[in-house]
Amino acid sequence: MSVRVVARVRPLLKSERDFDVILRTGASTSAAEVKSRESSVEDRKSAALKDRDSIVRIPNPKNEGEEYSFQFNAVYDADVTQQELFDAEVSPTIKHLFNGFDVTLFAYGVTGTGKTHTMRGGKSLAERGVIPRLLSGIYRRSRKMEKDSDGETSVQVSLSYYEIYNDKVFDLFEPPEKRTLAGLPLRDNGGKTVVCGLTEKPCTSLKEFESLYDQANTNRSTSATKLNAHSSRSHAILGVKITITTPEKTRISTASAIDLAGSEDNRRTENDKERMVESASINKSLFVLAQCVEAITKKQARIPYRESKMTRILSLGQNNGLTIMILNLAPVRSYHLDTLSSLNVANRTRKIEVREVENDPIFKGPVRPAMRPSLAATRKPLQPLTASVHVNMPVAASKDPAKKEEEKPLKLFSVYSDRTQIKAVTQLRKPEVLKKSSLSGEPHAIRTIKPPRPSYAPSQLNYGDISAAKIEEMVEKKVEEILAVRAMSEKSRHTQVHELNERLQRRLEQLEQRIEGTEDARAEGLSYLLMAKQHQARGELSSALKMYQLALPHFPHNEKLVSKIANLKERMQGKAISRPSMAQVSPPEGRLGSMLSLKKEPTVTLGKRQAADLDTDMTDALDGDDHAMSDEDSTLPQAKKRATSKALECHDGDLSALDDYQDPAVSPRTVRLLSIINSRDVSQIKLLKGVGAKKAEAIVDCLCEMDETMGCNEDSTDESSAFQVSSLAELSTLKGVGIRTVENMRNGVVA
Ligand SMILES: Nc1ncnc2c1ncn2[C@@H]1O[C@H](COP(=O)(O)OP(=O)(O)OP(=O)(O)O)[C@@H](O)[C@H]1O
Repeated sequence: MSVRVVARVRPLLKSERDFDVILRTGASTSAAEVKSRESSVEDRKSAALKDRDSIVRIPNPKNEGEEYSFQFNAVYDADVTQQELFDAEVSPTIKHLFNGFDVTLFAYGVTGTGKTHTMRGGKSLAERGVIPRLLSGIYRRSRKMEKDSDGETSVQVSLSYYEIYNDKVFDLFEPPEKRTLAGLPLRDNGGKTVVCGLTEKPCTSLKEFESLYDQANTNRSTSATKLNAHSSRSHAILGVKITITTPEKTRISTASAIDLAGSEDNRRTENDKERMVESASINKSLFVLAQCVEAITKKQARIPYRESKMTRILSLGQNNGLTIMILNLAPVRSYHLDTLSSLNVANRTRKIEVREVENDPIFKGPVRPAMRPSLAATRKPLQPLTASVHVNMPVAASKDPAKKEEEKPLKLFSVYSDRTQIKAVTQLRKPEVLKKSSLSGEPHAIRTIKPPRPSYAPSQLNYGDISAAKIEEMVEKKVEEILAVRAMSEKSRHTQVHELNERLQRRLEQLEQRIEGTEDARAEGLSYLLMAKQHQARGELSSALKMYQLALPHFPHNEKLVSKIANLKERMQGKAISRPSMAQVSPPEGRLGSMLSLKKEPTVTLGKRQAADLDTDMTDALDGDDHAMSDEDSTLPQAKKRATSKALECHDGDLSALDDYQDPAVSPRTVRLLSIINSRDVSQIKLLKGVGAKKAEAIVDCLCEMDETMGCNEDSTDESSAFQVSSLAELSTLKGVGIRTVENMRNGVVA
């Protein structure tokens, strides 16, 4: 059977005026007719209950002369009391609840149209809404059942109450401070969506219910908006679980009463930021609900239940049992478009088929064969419940108008008796062609009105087979699982790639650091060696020794360096040097000191490239400087040392070049550069790269000073008696010439 949809139009509020009313209910009534008919209170009451034709009329917003009509299972106008609504719509469901059917009641509508008033109602007895009346009816029936069975049957009632606020589920029986940020999770349990970790409170009396319900409602998220001073900002779901235990079996059924939050047009609400977030969430879930309704009625393959928690829980069209939608409407113009939109959703909802299946009882004693597969063959629809007052049902056409009022309405719900019937009755309904939304401006509603369909048609389900909905659910579940696995593996692949990248990056950085460190260390070591040479050249043996020792950690396994240190130590201990080398000549204080500057100490912060380039140069620079290290070394003429044409084979860490005698690795370029410098020819020197005339003159001046200092005769033509720059290191110590200049000069030389 289909979802039962009933409309309830609320009365005008104090702020609303008569002439703003645009909604009309009734068969063929014009506004004037309504007025004349509703001349007295009595007339109005009877009109509400007896002459209700289940049609709501509303003008086309684009053309007031045109009117749309929407037909529902029942329409209750502003004068219908809480009691009347309950008696007509909800009271009959209690019986089915006790027969094992689940019942879902939900109020739907724009904000401020009376949903909470309908479901919860006011404090006074007359104003009590559907929910307290339902509980009252349940307890009354429970007592009767227990009494009639002489205590053999017992009925337990327990409650759960929760809200869906901003698409998160919160237990209303728990104080707000106990809420977690994420709310309670949902789980699929045998086709039903259940909320995990929800409090279930046994509740034995109406009084107890009222106190629990009132307390829980204080936890509900409500706020004042421009359209409603006590606007519900959440969907509230009350679950009433009834467990009936007889000596043979236990049967559980649940009544769900849902007070949905109202959709709202934020151009009208003037909501602040927080209210807007709530509003967006409310509107989204209601939009999803509308989409679900549309998808179901259009028999689409995919119903977007899972796109909001509310639709997942409501599971419209998937839940078994009876479902009643109460469409709350405000009659005034300010709600015009919203009302039209609600009417359209409700109109579609009316076409949703709900499986009318009662819950399986749990039998005591030995296991019995499952009942469900044989249900279709053994059950038949009950006869309409003539005792029930379903005023909304179409009244069969009667020839005698006087008799019309006496005729009982047809029963609304199709239920099954347990009487054996061989023939399985099925009703296959033709899919109805949906008309375009009236909001699209296309008048349709009047044409869409169809004679009310008898709603007591038996279920079209064959219980022996898996239903289409079940298959759909299974497929959806499977697809979700596959997508989840895919998402997980995709995620883990991304994570792995990311981790690998990070590891590679780290490794690369480490390698770079190592290389940099090695090169820096090497450059530093070379600097110490250079400085050692310079000190040694000046005869500052202790400083030279110190520099060699500082260089040693950078070339720890170099035997030659170790032996140099040992030699130097010996020499310092007083070993005679047969002939002072030129480099050992200490210049007079204040003269050579100014010429051989140490101010440009090689620094440990040399760049990678510099360090590498300097490598060869440094070893070159150290070439021949070691002649002062031993007596033997010093006896050999420098020219000879320099004349070596040994190939440039200076490997990293190879300090063999320190010893010219053994491995005089002097490059032809260095030899050429030194010969240009030692020529003292300014015209040639200035052509060296990075030098220029001024610097060339300064270099020549410096060399001449050296000659003077060393007592060389200026006029002498004997070149060998003049001061000779014997290495790049020595060259770099000349005033105004640094390592970089030496490097430049050398690079510019064509060997
Ligand atoms: N049938 C009715 N009889 C008398 N007053 C009503 C009726 N329906 C609604 N009202 C009044 O209209 C106002 C708005 O009703 P209510 O708060 O129930 O709206 P709502 O649809 O629940 O709004 P929201 O979605 O914002 O929570 C209230 O003051 C309520 O008392």
